[in-house]
Amino acid sequence: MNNMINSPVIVALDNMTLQASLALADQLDPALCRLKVGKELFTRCGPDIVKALHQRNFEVFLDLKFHDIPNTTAQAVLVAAELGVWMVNVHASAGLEAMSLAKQRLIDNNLDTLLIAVTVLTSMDSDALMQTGITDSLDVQVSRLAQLTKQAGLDGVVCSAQEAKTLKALCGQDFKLVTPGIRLADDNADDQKRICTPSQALLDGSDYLVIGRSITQAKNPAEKLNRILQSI
Ligand SMILES: O=c1ccn([C@@H]2O[C@H](COP(=O)(O)O)[C@@H](O)[C@H]2O)c(=O)[nH]1
Repeated sequence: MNNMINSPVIVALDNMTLQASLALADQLDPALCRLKVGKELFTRCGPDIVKALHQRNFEVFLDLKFHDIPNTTAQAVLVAAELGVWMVNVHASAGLEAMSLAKQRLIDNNLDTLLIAVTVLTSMDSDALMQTGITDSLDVQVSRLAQLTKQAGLDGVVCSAQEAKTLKALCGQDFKLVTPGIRLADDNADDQKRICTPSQALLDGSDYLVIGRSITQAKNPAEKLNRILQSI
């Protein structure tokens, strides 16, 4: 495994077959980015995709966003971590007990996989949040779930880079902020609502930038990744 990587970029492998995702991985340098396997690719390929990316020396964020009762969440996190991935995640709204148990299960099994929790999806704005019955503002809800995640002993959260400044102040420098919804100024926002540029995200305190379509749908993904790395 590549333990020397200091790039903040995590490329999201979405909208792809096994062959296409491996062809993309083969164009990218594991010293310049990590890769994210989400629900779509994992449902399509299973653990074999993780193995294939590990063989290519990539660190993998397995983004399955578990959200279930505490025992089921903890067991799913354990089995995911046993694949040797760098990072796994749950939804913070699964609650304190589910998150604490999941973290404890990793510790009991001597697994150092990072465990983070999703606060409010970056595809949601305040109207979408309100439709789910949450009447507090988006910022209040994100901060509340981040604090709950920290209380449960997790390593950090998924949030928008728009919340990074606030969450670093609230949860401390060591609490990892993993931020999707990253777009260059000339990119399409697609279904993302709370977006930010790579450089602004890092300035505001993001630790890791999750970037999917901006790179994967570029004519030359490796060149786009380099352009992004140069911009930061
Ligand atoms: O709040 C969240 C949590 C996860 N994601 C995931 O990140 C990528 C973003 O892809 P783009 O193509 O750059 O929009 C995608 O895999 C999501 O499942 C997120 O966007 N927001």
